[in-house]
Amino acid sequence: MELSLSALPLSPWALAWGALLVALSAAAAGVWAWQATFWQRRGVPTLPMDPLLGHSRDRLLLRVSAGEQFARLYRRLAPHPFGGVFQFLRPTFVVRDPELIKQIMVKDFSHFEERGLFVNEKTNPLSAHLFSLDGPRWRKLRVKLTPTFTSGKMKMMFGLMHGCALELCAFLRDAARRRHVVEMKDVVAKFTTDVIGTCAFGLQFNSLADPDSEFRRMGKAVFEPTLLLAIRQVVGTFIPQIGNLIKFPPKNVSDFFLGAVKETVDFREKNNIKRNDFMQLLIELRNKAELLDDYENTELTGTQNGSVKVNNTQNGTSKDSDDLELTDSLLAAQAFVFFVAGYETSATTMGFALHELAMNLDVQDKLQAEIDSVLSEHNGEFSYESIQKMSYLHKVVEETLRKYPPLPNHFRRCTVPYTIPGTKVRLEKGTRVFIPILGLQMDPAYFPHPHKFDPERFSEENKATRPRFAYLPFGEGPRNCIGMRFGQLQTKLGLAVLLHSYRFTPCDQTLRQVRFEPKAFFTASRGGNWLRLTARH
Ligand code: HEM
Repeated sequence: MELSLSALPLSPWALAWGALLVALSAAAAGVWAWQATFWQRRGVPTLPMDPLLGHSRDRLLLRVSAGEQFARLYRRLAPHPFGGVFQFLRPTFVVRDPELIKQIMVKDFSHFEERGLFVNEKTNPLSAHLFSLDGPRWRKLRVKLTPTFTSGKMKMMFGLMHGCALELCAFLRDAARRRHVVEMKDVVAKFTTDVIGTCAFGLQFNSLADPDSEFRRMGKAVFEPTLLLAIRQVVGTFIPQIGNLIKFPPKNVSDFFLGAVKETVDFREKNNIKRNDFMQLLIELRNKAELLDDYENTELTGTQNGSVKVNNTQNGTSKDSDDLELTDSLLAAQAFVFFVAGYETSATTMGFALHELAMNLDVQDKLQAEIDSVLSEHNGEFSYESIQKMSYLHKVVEETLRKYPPLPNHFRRCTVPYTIPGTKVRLEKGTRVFIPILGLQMDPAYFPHPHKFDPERFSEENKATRPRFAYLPFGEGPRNCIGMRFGQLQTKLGLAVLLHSYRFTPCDQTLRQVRFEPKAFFTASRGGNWLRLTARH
């Protein structure tokens, strides 16, 4: 039988469109096949991958958290010092070797200064904060904001923190008397919210006393592991332009926050109120007061030994920061990031520490013995000095941050073409670089039996046996966590006050094996953190 075009039920137009579609698909397949060889062409070790979803299938399907995703890639790329993967179609350079990490975060920091996050001050004023900003604006802000977290400032804020810790203790008294079961992550998040409220804003958020506290509601609205937050995170990692169409923080949180900061600033200015807190510092910065007089060993370049180079007002740092105008919305954005970064990270750490202490009662006993003994040498009082004396408490917090780093990956963007030392591998400008914190901190090569909770890993002798850059819960170098001292202090104080009064034991709802919540922004356990409480005294 003869087959002619006119015998087919398709018009010539349909055929032309069909042919075009086939040609486009073939071209796309060709481009993708070429892109898939991206890392091979650069001599970078890589892994077999899903032809469509790259190395991120389980993450895209929300089967694993961001920390677990990169911890797996970290393990699969062994024994290479680095490797190349794809997040969807996006090439990402993964660093495994602690020496190379030091090079990137500290020594050659000027090539990797940026995180490459999306900032749009016009449509989303709160996006212009220290964590997201890059380039000269980040540098200038970092210089300006660093004095907020000196140890002198921490000492001054201790009394305010202690007040909140006592409220936390009182809040749990009844539950302990009745040996109740409590979801501790939520309780400690109320405590850290109140600490940030009073230390940073001079406001009583009353999250512990008032179940309807607006700041607690807003804090929850930012971090509640919802599907929308998860989609924003996942899509934002792969295609930032699309991910950022979903506004973060949500509009109601943004409006609330901009309003609260404006009200606080106006009230203080009208009534000439000055407080020793973060808000005061921001107001003074906005009014261009000279604030760079109490710098403490901070500057924005790395040194050969891995530390941050010291600089001070005499050698020009202040000049650099003077020409940044701190507008009202820029001020609010910094207040916002201090609020969100300040409360959730420490609450996460406290929650996981209590979980591990309940699961390891010998560690809890030892810690309680230390707290009792140090307090008896300090007239039974918690003070900045007595907390510093609790060395086992410090180890417990360090070990908690090892197993459960609140931020499980570091990420940087290459800003100047860079050749990996000792190799011919060249990273182009714009390459994304990931440092898998969870992967490193659970690597048995550095931390034998990594699932075991063992604070003694952080004795001076044991620390000396492993590379320093295999443990990075606060980051390293000029872009490390600016609030580290604050976070450590509130975490340790909260834990010490709680453990002095109460004993924490597992209950039926306690998860024997923690599973990470894939939808959460920070490391979080699925199903909460339920523990039984009893009074010690
Ligand atoms: C246990 C508590 C905390 C942990 C584990 C933590 C962890 C981190 C990490 C891993 C980074 C990224 C570092 C890097 O990329 O090298 C970071 C950055 C940051 N953290 Fe924290 N953090 C904590 C507490 C706090 C507190 C209390 C504040 C503020 C009150 C804070 C404010 C910030 C800010 C503003 C940045 C961005 C710094 C910059 O890019 O210059 N953090 N934090």
